[in-house]
Amino acid sequence: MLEFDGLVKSYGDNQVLQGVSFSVAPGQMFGFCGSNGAGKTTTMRIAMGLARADAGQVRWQGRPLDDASRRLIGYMPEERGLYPKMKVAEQLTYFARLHGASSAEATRAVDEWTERLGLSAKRGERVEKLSLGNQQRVQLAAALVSGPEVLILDEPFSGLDPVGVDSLADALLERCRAGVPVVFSSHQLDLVERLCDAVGILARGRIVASGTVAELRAREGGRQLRVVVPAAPAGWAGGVPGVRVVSEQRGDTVLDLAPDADDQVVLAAALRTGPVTHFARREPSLVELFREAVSAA
Ligand SMILES: Nc1ncnc2c1ncn2[C@@H]1O[C@H](COP(=O)(O)OP(=O)(O)OP(=O)(O)O)[C@@H](O)[C@H]1O
Repeated sequence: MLEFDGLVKSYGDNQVLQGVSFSVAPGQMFGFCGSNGAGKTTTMRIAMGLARADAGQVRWQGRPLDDASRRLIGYMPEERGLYPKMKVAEQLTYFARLHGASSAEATRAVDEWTERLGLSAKRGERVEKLSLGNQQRVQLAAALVSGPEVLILDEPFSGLDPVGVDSLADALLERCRAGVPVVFSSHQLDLVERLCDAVGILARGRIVASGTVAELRAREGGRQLRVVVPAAPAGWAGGVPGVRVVSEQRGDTVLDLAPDADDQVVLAAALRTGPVTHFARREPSLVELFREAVSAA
């Protein structure tokens, strides 16, 4: 288990982390979300020993991370860290060797990951000559070539084209299935929703919501209804008890239900206005759950 336990960190008066705790099990993909400046990078930098926590610790397999155990982690830093003048394959071989791979293992891993991340044709090119998206792919390959036990990736998907997103997603899912815990930060919540077994939302210095997307939805109570009555006059739901109209467009209405509201009363009211072609609970997207969690007082 990878455990972030009670991390506290201030920069001067800026209390960035105020007790950040979450765990990632082997084989779990954890999406680390939060507004700009929420402290995601700071949390990951603390794990990697690049920033010092005022309190709390990060543990892997029950032991606080130290320089030796950090060598088992594939890390992709936000600031990126490639040598611009080095050629792609040379550079990746260097990173693999730095993490203890033999020369033969390093060559094999570099061939594999450049292939999988669509970089085969770029192996002999200098990093500085590559497009930003391809530099990003090299950075990802650098985190993966050493066969890490844990992956901590700071916004790995930003700047990738859809094919790059798919190849990275496949690679991460495959690593997860092999038992690696994966933590990645992202603002691309559709991707997080699609890929992650668990999500943590960081706000006000703490994890304010965490769990599977289904659990986050259940906590929200599934209180929304979508009702489509093509012939209904505008404002038909306005007078229904326990209902708040979230949106209404040409007979397609989304409603917030109060906890004690009866959806059958809503259905009866809808039917009085015309034939109902759709009537169902509506699942909030991760974007909506995120907005709710981040805006709560
Ligand atoms: N070295 C530093 N010195 C002073 N303040 C810092 C330093 N590093 C980060 N901060 C502050 O800590 C806060 C959290 O920043 P951090 O980069 O961890 O957020 P983030 O969640 O990764 O944001 P983003 O989504 O924009 O990348 C910000 O207010 C930032 O200004």
